[in-house]
Amino acid sequence: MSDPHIQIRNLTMAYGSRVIQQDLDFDINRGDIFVIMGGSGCGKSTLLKHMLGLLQPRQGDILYNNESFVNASPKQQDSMRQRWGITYQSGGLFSAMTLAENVNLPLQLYTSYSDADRADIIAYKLALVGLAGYQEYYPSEISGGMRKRAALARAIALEPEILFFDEPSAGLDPISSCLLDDLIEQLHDSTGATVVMVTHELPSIFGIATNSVYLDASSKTMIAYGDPKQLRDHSDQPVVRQFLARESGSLQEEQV
Ligand SMILES: Nc1ncnc2c1ncn2[C@@H]1O[C@H](COP(=O)(O)OP(=O)(O)OP(=O)(O)O)[C@@H](O)[C@H]1O
Repeated sequence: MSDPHIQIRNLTMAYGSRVIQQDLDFDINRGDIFVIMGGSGCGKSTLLKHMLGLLQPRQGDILYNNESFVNASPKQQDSMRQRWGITYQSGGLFSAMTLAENVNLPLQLYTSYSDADRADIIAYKLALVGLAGYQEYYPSEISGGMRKRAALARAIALEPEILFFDEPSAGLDPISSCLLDDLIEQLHDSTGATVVMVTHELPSIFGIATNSVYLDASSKTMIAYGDPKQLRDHSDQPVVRQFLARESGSLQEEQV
């Protein structure tokens, strides 16, 4: 049975007078690994920024647990945000801080745990992402894949009920990218969090996504919604089938 965790209702997004996407209307169910997909420049990151409250919609609403996020007070929005873990494309770690200090940030901001308890939580979260013992390392001292995992440790510091990822494997080689997908899936399975991910990586889309939406740049709206494997084989939109059936890396997204 469907259990909507996030509801996108009649959403129109624009920069100035330029509409990027309109009439978006879909649900993300609790426990989904949900992928926002589409060709380059169609508005995937813009949608994510609206979901995070970094941009205001031109029209429509975004609801979390049946509560409007768009119309919530800044204080209510802040308390909703505390239930989310966010990792950005660049990782977003503070380079002048050790991994422990990075993971500590949300704990210090939003909890009243003692120093000793926070140290235990930091060690546990780093271990969960395969970085046990790396507390005192600086981001510049570890690999790109490890930095992404450290950012994930920070994102899960507060036991989020939703995890947001913008192009999680951007800049990673295929093996590190696959390991990161495995980790996202493991964390999803062990925490039951809903995962929302912007990606155009087919291995991630077919490997871990349970549901998806396809944003179309030319019609400026969603033209497909559902399990990506089903969409690849049965979508009534040729552009969607083509996007999902392309050989990884062999087709420029602008062509689809
Ligand atoms: N701050 C901004 N001001 C004006 N236009 C913007 C801004 N940010 C993005 N755009 C435009 O909005 C459109 C959608 O951009 P967005 O980054 O959301 O697309 P995307 O699907 O995430 O693209 P990609 O896959 O290439 O990362 C693009 O045409 C982009 O140039």
